[in-house]
Amino acid sequence: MAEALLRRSPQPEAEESWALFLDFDGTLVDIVERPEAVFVDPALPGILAELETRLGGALAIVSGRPISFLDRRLGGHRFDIAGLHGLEHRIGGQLFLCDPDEHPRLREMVDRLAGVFSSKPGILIEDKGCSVAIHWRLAPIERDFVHATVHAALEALGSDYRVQFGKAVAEILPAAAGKGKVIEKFLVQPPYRGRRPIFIGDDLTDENGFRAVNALGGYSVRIGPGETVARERLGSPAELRHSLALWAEQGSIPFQGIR
Ligand SMILES: O=P(O)(O)OC[C@H]1O[C@H](O[C@H]2O[C@H](CO)[C@@H](O)[C@H](O)[C@H]2O)[C@H](O)[C@@H](O)[C@@H]1O
Repeated sequence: MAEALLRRSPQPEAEESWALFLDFDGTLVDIVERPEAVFVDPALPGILAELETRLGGALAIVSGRPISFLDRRLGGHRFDIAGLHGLEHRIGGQLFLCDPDEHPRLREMVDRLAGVFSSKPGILIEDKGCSVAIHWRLAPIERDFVHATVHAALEALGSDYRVQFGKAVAEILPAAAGKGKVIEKFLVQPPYRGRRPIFIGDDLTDENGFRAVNALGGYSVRIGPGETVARERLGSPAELRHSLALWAEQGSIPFQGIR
């Protein structure tokens, strides 16, 4: 199917006008049971580095994960990147981090949540400093309990914080965070400035990014099933990796709707 989506001839001049933004979990890598068990195809960092060159540097990873985690998993190459749903980012080697000390109420809440969920086997708390994700993939029966607890936590925290739901996860994070906003931030800086964005993601958190790139005249691709505002869909991370490899090798942009 990926090959069927390939354009017939390479269009290097078209590549120069695009900026590519890629989500990580469920997009570049398959979803697995535990966050730390995620597997990165060893060929992936090289493919992304090749694409980055083709795109004149206009390629960035946009994820809910911390940048430090993504850097470790993506080998030695320091890609432009946004972590924690845009709360931190790195562009052209310049790093902008979120300081957990600026979120004392959230830090206190993380400790309280750890206490509440300590009696619930299978619930994983992923403390990311400026946000906290509560995973129920290993204990789906606890989904409603997690929802209720997160909503109560948000009431206590007030409007400076919000919840971001994802795949068997609820994440509490500063209200200002959002993938759409950080994509817009990249797009006013070189080498992204003046280019049309492509954003590829798989999840509820990515819908916000899809909306932003659609509004900017860009192109959005959703990986896997689910309601979406994205313009196009690919079946799986494996299919996307294959398409990206062909793009890197042959210079053919692998999306039907791109003109
Ligand atoms: O923005 P993303 O790069 O898609 O990150 C979103 C969240 O992904 C991770 O959780 C998800 O993937 C896990 C590993 O496959 C899976 O076990 C979990 O159920 C999924 O929700 C990550 O752990 C979160 O921090 C990210 O926010």
